Amino acid sequence: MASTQAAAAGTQAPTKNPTLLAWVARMAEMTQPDSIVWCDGSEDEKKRLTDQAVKEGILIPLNQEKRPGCYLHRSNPNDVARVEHLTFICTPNKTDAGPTNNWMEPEEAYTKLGQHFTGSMKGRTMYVVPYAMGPIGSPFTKIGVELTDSVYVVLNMRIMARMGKQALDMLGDSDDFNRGLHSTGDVNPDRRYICHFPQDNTIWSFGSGYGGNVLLGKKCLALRIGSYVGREEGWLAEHMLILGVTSPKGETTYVAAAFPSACGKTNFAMMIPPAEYKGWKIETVGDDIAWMRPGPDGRLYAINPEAGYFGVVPGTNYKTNPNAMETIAKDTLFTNVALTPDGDVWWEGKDGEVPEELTDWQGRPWKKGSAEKAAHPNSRFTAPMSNNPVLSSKANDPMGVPISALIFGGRRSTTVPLVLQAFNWTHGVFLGATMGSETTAAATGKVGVVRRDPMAMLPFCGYHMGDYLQHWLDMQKSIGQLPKIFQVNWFRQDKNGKFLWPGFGENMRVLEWVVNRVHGRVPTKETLLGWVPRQDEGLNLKGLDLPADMVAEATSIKEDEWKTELKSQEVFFEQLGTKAPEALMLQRKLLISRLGG
Ligand SMILES: Nc1nc2c(ncn2[C@@H]2O[C@H](COP(=O)(O)OP(=O)(O)OP(=O)(O)O)[C@@H](O)[C@H]2O)c(=O)[nH]1
Ligand SMILES: O=C([O-])CC(=O)C(=O)O
Ligand SMILES: [Mn+2]
Repeated sequence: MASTQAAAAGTQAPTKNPTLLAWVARMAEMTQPDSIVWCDGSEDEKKRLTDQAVKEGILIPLNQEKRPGCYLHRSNPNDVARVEHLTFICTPNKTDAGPTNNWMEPEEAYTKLGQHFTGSMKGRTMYVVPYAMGPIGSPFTKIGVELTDSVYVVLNMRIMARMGKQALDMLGDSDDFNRGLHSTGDVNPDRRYICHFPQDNTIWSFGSGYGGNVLLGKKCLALRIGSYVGREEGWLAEHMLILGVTSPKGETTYVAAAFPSACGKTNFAMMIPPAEYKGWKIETVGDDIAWMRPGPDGRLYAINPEAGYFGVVPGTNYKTNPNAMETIAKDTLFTNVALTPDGDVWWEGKDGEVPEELTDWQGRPWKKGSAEKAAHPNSRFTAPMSNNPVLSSKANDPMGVPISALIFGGRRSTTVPLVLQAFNWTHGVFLGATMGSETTAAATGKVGVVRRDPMAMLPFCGYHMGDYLQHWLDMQKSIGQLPKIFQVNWFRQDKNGKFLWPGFGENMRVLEWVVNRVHGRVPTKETLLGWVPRQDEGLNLKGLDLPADMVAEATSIKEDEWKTELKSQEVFFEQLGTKAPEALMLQRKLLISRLGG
C-alpha cells in the first residue's frame, strides 16, 4: 500500500475489514481518483451530494412546491437503456455462460477493462458504496460494495438498496461481499462493458451511467450473480414482482410474477382493484426482483432484495397506476423525462392536457404535436419503496413471505391466452421456459420483435440457461408445498392493434381466479395448454364494460398459431443442445401430441 490512493483508502475508512480495505486500495491504485469518499447513507450525505450534483449540472432541481425532494437527470443520448450486447458473463469455461449470454474469458476481461479503468477516475472522486440486498440481518441478504465515480449512481443506490453504515455493520470483518467497480468513463458506446465474474463475486462496469448497467445491486448482483449463487446454495433469484392479495375475509395470498422488462411488473405489484372488488387489498412486497428459498415449514419464501423502485415512467398516470403516481410525488429522481416551463416533469401518457411547450429529455425545446417523443420511452423514476401507499408491512420482513402462486407473463399481441394454470410444477417450468415476449425500450435494439425469454431471465441469467431450467425442475424436491404455476398475457391485440384486455386494475379479475385456484375453490376447463377459467364459474367480469367477443378473443387458443409457436420454441431448445432438460423435452412432446402431432 505505497500509493497515496491506498493510504487514503485506509485513513478515512469507517471499517477495519482487511479484505475490503485491501480491495478498495487496489482499485484506487488502478483508477487513480483524486479522493475517496466512504458513503454512510446519512441524510447529511444525501444533502451534500445532491447539492454537489445540482452545482455540477448532473441533477436539475424540480419545482419543490409541486415535487418536493425531486430532481431530473438527463443521461447521454447514447446511454438510455441496458446494453445486452455489451453485457458479459466471464466464467473460465464458455459453456458455463451458455449460448444465451455473451462470454469473455475472465483474464481477458480483467485485462481489457483494466486498461479502460486505469486512470479513469483521475480528477474525480471514488465513492465507496456499501449496500445490502435484502433486509438488514435477514438470512437471505447479500452485501455488495460498489466503487463508483458517479454521484448519480450513489444517489440512486441510496434509494434502491439499504446503503451505507447499516450494510457495512452487517458485513463486519467478513470477506463475503460482492466487489463492484464502476466508472462512467467518457460514455463512449465503443468502450462500454458490463462484465460479471460469478466465480469472483465481482462486477466491472465501464462506460455507462444508466440504470441496470450501473446500479450494480440490481440486475448485475441481484439477478446475474444472484442466480449463479442461488444455484449453488439451492435458492432462486428471479425477475419477479411480489404482491400480497387480501380478500374481504382477511385471507392473504402471496404471489410472485415474472414479466420481462417493461411488461407490467411494477403496475401489477401496485394495482388498485376495480370498484367491484370492495374490501380487497393489494400490497406490494417488491416490483422487480424476488429471492426465493424453501422455509422451515416447507413453503417457498420470498424477499424483495431492493429498497426502491426503478420504474418505467411513460404510461404512468392516475388511471393506470395511481399508487405509482403517489410514490413519485416526492423524493424521486427522474431520468430522461421532459421538463415543463414551471419546473415539473412530463411524459407521454401523463394525466391531463399535453403542454404546449416543454423541454424534451435531451434538453431541447419541444412543441405540442412534435413527431418526437418529449420523454424517452425508457425514461425512469427512482423512488423509495417507503413512498408506496400500498407497501406491504412484510416488505422489510427478514423471513420474507410464503409464495402460493408463481405467474409467468410476456408481451404477446397474438397466440398466448389471457390466463391458464399449469398441470403441475414440471409443466409450469415448461410454461416459464417457453415464454416469449415482444422486445421493449428497456434494452437497446429493435422494439416489438418476439424473442424467447425464459422466465423473463434471458438477459439476467448468470449461467447456462439449460442448467438454470434444470435448477428450476430440481427445486421441486426441496419445496414441500409447491406454489401453483400460471401463465398470463395482458397484451393480446385485435386486428387493429387494440389491446383486447383492459389490463391494469382489471387484472384483479385474473388474480382473483389465480387465488381461487390456489385455494382449490373454482373448477376449470382443461385445454391443450393447461387449465383455463370456465365460461360459468370462471373469471368475474361483473361491471366490466367489455364486449363478450373481446373476452373470448383474449382467452382463445388457436391451433395454427400454436404450431408456429412450437417451431419458435424448438429453435430455442435446440440452442441449449444437450443441456435442454429432458423433462421439458417430454413436456414439449406431450404438447405436440395434444396438438395432434
Ligand atoms: N396494455 C397494458 N399495458 C400495461 C399493463 N401493465 C403495464 N402496462 C404498460 O407496460 C409498460 C411497462 O409497465 P411496468 O409495470 O413499468 O413494467 P415492468 O415489468 O415493471 O418494467 P421494468 O421496470 O423494465 O422491469 C408501461 O408502459 C405500462 O403502462 C397492462 O395490464 N396492460
Ligand atoms: O435495468 C434497467 O435498466 C431497468 C430495468 O429494470 C429493466 O430493464 O428491467
Ligand atoms: Mn418495473
